[in-house]
Amino acid sequence: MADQYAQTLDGEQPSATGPLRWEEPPEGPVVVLLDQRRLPAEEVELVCTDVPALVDAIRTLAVRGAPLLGIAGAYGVALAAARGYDVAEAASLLEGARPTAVNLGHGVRRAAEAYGTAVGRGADVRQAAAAVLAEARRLHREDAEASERMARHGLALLDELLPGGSHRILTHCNTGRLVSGGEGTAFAVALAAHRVGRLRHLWVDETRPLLQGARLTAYEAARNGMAHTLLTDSAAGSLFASGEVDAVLIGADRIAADGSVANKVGSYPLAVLARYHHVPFIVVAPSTTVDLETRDGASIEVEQRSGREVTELPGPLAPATAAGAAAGPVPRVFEAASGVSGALVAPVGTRAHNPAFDVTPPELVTAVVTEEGVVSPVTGAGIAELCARSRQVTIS
Ligand SMILES: CSC[C@H]1O[C@H](OP(=O)(O)O)[C@H](O)[C@@H]1O
Repeated sequence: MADQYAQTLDGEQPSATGPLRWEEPPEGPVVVLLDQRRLPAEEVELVCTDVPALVDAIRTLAVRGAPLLGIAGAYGVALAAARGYDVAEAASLLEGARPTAVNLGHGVRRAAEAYGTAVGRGADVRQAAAAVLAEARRLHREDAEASERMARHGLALLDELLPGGSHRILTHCNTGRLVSGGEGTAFAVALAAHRVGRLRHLWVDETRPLLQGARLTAYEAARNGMAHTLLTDSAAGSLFASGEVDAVLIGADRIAADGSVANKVGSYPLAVLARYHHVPFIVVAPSTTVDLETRDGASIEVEQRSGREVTELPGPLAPATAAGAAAGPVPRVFEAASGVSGALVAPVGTRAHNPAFDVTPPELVTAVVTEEGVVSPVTGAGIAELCARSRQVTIS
């Protein structure tokens, strides 16, 4: 069953067999996830039959990435409605699973509103559940559509900023198909450049502590045949200094009304390096990641995660070499946040500081790319105008 993920991750058209899908087996509807904690060593499915299971999957990053969290949240409300759970309680549990990515709350509230509207119009339980599922599927489709449009806008921006037609891109964390209903956000731009022969190289930050870059972006880049090199987060500075980076492409988990950008921890230092070395720092995110209700960067809640994610290595890890695969099963080093103890990288009892995100001020962001177009320079007025445009567009 998991093989189908291998096909979709090979760059085929987005389909229902991406990192998340809805299924209706005889025993009742389920949300099926590709368990991202097990990648790249294993493509394992996680079948969520109830909302607590989906909340746990969100909290432990079995499913992750801002746009996909919104989609997962919407399907979670659909699961509650279809299985006769209290929809309001389910929505509250789902929305509270992780605080920083605004998409999660957006997806949950949109699905819950669809339920309320249906009930208000006299729908019975089955009809209301169907209305929620239809809204979740609409959100899923809209995100896939947004991904394609962001890739086009982002590639055009790269070509405008970097004449010469062959780009060396640095990415941080993971922003491909594994965070999206389509081909992702920032990674989708790099993939679009690759497909037209204008990606000279992809530099992949490993992205400590959970190694989304090493485990997931390298996995997706390899499956798409993209020339890429993994680096430790701390090696990025010398790469800029050696003139090896033409642009930085990152995603976002929340963009505040003033254009401040919350993204995976380590993004802000990259923005400072990019500014010092006169390299474009480009944020790629759907308009569902913009939160006009959050005034500025200081108002964004940054998720603080367990110090164990810093003091222990995540896993399971892929075989060390191709031969490693022949050497038998991959050692399960540590299943992040699952509590299964793994390889310690610090003395027992060491306290660790583990913010999952940081915030980059708008003045360090060259451009924000959404499905509606590009904002540059990044100002509150520009962000608001972009959101106004997205409200006028609906995907049927
Ligand atoms: C474009 S959403 C991807 C975004 O989400 C990641 O966070 P996490 O892996 O903790 O869900 C990271 O911030 C990426 O930039």
